[in-house]
Amino acid sequence: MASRAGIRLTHGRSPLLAASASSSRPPPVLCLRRSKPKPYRRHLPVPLWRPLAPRSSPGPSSSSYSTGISSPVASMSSSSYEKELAAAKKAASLAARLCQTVQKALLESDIQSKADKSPVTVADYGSQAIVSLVLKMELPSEKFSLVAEEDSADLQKDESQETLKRITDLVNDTFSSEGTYSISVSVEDVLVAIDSGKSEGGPHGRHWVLDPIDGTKGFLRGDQYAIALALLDEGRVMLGVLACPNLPFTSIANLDGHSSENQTGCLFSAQTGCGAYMQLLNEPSAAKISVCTTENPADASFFESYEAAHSLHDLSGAIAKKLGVQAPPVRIDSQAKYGALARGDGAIYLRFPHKGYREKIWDHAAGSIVVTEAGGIATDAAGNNLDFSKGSTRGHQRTNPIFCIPSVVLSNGTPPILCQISASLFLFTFYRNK
Ligand SMILES: Nc1ncnc2c1ncn2[C@@H]1O[C@H](COP(=O)(O)OS(=O)(=O)O)[C@@H](OP(=O)(O)O)[C@H]1O
Ligand SMILES: [Mg+2]
Repeated sequence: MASRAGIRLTHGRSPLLAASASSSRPPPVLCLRRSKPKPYRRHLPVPLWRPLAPRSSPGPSSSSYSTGISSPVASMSSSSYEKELAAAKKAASLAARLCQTVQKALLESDIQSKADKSPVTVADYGSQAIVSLVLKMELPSEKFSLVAEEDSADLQKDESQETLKRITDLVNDTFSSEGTYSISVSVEDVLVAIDSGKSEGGPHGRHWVLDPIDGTKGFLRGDQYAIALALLDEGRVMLGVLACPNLPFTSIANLDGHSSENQTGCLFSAQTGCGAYMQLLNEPSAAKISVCTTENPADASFFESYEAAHSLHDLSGAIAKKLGVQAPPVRIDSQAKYGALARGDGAIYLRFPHKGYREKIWDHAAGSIVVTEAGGIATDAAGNNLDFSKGSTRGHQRTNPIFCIPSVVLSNGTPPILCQISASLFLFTFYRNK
């Protein structure tokens, strides 16, 4: 089947997507009966919070997230990744603590510019060092491979020595303020820890995948960002953790990443076959979460990148309109979108990077398992599963994209929405590439 913009239309894993995309007749965008549009509401109605059992096997019995009150997880089921998940949660939580410290009193000298002109801060480096150190301490007997966003090349320059000292102090202060680890690291230890993230990943063995600050621009604005950590085993994401220090604990639907709730800081976690969970950062109690159950696009709200440079807002807006979505887009940075989707704040995440952009595995690995374990679907625009087995796509010179472009994440796999999105995507990719 011919492809447009690199999208293989017939190879989709979802029969619905493939069926509508490969039809020679006009896609059935308007063939589904739509209920009368409802008035715009700032808050989702209560029924949308109703828990939906994940498609995968149920996890431990616990109450579902509903109104912001969490209830204890009974006990995590005996999975082979339990130890790794506990280590990942510790690492991401501690890294979040360092990021929060930096964000509260950000210095001009804390921000630098990478070769691709994107910003990087002492918190990105500090977070990566902490995650690397904690994983190694918690899992000493395991072969360690980490695919992570940052490296220490810029920090090794003479003019960066003050910055490196600041990062080292932040790492030590974070460890001592938390109290679990009585260690003190040197600048050399920090450089080694950061550069442990140079693994290439790939289809074999186990690889940790880390974005130490996903959404650095959001972090600098004081908005959303996430520490995103996942474990790949034989090319598949087996667990994922998202620490979102600025994400309100209650719904952000239609609120552009903000809410009146003053409790903020969420830790999302998921492991394959065990469901997805959310807890307040630094609180032990977790509650099972589920994607929203709406089948009617008029009731659905959709998420997209805050940055117009990261995703084509016009295109997603046009698709949303075609679908009959009434609510304005919720634009937030980072994989906090995946976390918010997983707990049902919205129904759809549309993502259309500009032509030529190659997605990085650390920008989607953790988020995608959180959404899928919450009962959602994360695919590219052709309905293919996201492929995390082809390496990192590090930098811009690599040629192994993990997704077709554009990519799209659907949180709710119920047929009406899936079918309509599929049809709309087909139309829009067709017109976009004409
Ligand atoms: N050029 C380009 N095109 C599309 N998407 C891009 C691009 N550069 C970065 N990203 C996405 O930016 C988000 C966070 O990336 P980073 O952790 O590198 O931080 S930064 O905000 O870009 O500084 C994260 O997604 P969103 O926050 O959803 O936009 C990345 O996947
Ligand atoms: Mg980053």
